[in-house]
Amino acid sequence: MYLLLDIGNTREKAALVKNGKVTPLPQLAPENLAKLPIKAVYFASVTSQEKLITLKQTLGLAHLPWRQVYSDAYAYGVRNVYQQPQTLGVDRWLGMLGGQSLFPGQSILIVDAGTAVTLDWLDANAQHSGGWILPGLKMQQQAVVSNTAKVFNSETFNGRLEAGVDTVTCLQNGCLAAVLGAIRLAWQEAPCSKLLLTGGDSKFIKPYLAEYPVSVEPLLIFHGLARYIDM
Ligand SMILES: Nc1ncnc2c1ncn2[C@@H]1O[C@H](COP(=O)(O)OP(=O)(O)O)[C@@H](O)[C@H]1O
Ligand SMILES: CC(C)(COP(=O)(O)O)[C@@H](O)C(=O)NCCC(=O)O
Ligand SMILES: [K+]
Repeated sequence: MYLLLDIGNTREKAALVKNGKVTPLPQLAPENLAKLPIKAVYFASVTSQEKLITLKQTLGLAHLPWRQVYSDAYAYGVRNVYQQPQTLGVDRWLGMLGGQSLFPGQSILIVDAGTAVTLDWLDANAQHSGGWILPGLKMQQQAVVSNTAKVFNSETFNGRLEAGVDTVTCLQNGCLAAVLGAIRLAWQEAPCSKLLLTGGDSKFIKPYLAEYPVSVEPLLIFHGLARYIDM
């Protein structure tokens, strides 16, 4: 059994791989991990080295091999368009590797709605043709609130694609519209066979994508990461 970690800018996500099957591990706590026959940790990180060191210490798995995965120019049939391939966020890279393994031979628009929202186009030959990075749903709202005197927000997000009627609904609906607008525009620019959605804010976005061939894949990054396991 292997532990997979996707260390994002907001939080870490974990999954287990056993006999090639990926299952989520919602509670990443040392007491849960200690009971498991984990052989190695495969991880990808877009966060700081400090956060990584702290995580390693707190999980109590320092005795195991830790294998860090990085973006590359080419791996498992997928080709990165970046001139400096390692500068592509490894979560984006793994999203493409995961997408290609789930839907081989199909063109895919991959949307990761996390701290930042990323969009990446992967053609039917698994060639990355590029993407977009924009502020995530929460980051957009925080940016507006912190740079204005009179815009405020509420704790819970309840954004809808309709006109807001007060400050909070105008802000939340506006930020949701910005993300959905980017997705629709991306599709308009270069439609694909699949729209793959992942990331913590997927649930807010998915209801508005009914007219697209959309799949929500909460484990997408892990499907990419699992390809690196050498058994
Ligand atoms: N338990 C949670 N903790 C933090 N953010 C969450 C949680 N559940 C959903 N979210 C939402 O998910 C977003 C972060 O998505 P995620 O994919 O975890 O990001 P990252 O990979 O950048 O760490 C936040 O903007 C927040 O709105
Ligand atoms: C764009 C990102 C911040 C998204 O990370 P996330 O929101 O999932 O934490 C991450 O993929 C990243 O740090 N990318 C490096 C720059 C690039 O992809 O070109
Ligand atoms: K992510």
